[in-house]
Amino acid sequence: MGKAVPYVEFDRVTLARAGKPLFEGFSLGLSEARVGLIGDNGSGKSTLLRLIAGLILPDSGDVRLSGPGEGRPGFLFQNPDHQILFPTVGEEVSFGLIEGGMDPKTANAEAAKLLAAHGCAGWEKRAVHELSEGQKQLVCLIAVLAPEPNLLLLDEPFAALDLPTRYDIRERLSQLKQNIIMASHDIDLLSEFDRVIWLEQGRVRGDGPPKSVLAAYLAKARAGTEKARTA
Ligand SMILES: Nc1ncnc2c1ncn2[C@@H]1O[C@H](COP(=O)(O)OP(=O)(O)OP(=O)(O)O)[C@@H](O)[C@H]1O
Repeated sequence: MGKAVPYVEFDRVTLARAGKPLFEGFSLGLSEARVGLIGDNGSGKSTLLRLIAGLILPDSGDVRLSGPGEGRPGFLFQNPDHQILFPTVGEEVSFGLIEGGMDPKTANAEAAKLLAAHGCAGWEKRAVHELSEGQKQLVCLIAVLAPEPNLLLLDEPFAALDLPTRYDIRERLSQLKQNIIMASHDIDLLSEFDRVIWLEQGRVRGDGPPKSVLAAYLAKARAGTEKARTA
C-alpha cells in the first residue's frame, strides 16, 4: 500500500515566540482522519494549530494544506469567550454563512435549522453571555461547523466542561465526517484517534498509534512526578 498523501504538511518551519525559538526546521505530514496532539503546557500544541489555520505565519518554511485540508479550517478554541463575536446565538451561528456569501435572511433561517438539528431549537435570540460554558462551547461548535469546513482544528475544547457535556460533545465529534486535528490532555478521547503526536518544546517526541504514544507520554509524566516526590 502506498503512503497516504498528507493534507497538512509542515516543511522546515521555523518560528520564534516572544523572542525564543519554538519550532526550528520542523517538518511533519498529516494524512490521518483524526490526529491528536499531546504534550506539556507550552510544548507548542496551540501554536501548531494556529499555524495550520494561518492565524500565525512561520518565520521561515511553509505550512501547506491540500485535499481535505483545503479551504478555511474550522477552529474551536479552548475558551469560547475567545471565539464568540456576537451577542446572540443566531448571529454567532449565521456569521460564517454570511461571510461565505449567503444572504443574511437565508443564513438566519439556516442557522435556526442547524441549531434545531443539534438540539438547540429556538436558541437564535438567546444572549450568548447567559449560556453555561458547555452551552457556549456547543454554540461555538455549531457555528464552526455551519460553513462545512473540510478540516476541524480543536484546541482543548473540553477543558472547562463537566463530564456529561464532555461526553455529549465527544459523541457529536465522533459522528463528524471532517478530518480533525485536536490538541487535548484527554487520554481516553485521544486513544480513539488514528494517530497521536507528542510535542515537547516544539519537537516531536513521540508519533504513532495512540496506544504506544500515550503510554510513553504517561510514563514520562509519572516519572516526573516520582522525581519531584523523591527530590
Ligand atoms: N501570543 C504569544 N506570544 C508570545 N509567546 C507565545 C504566544 N503564544 C504562545 N507563546 C509561547 O509559545 C510556547 C508554546 O505555547 P503554546 O500555547 O503553543 O503551547 P501549548 O502546548 O498549546 O500549551 P498549553 O497546553 O498550555 O495550552 C510557549 O512558550 C508560550 O509561552
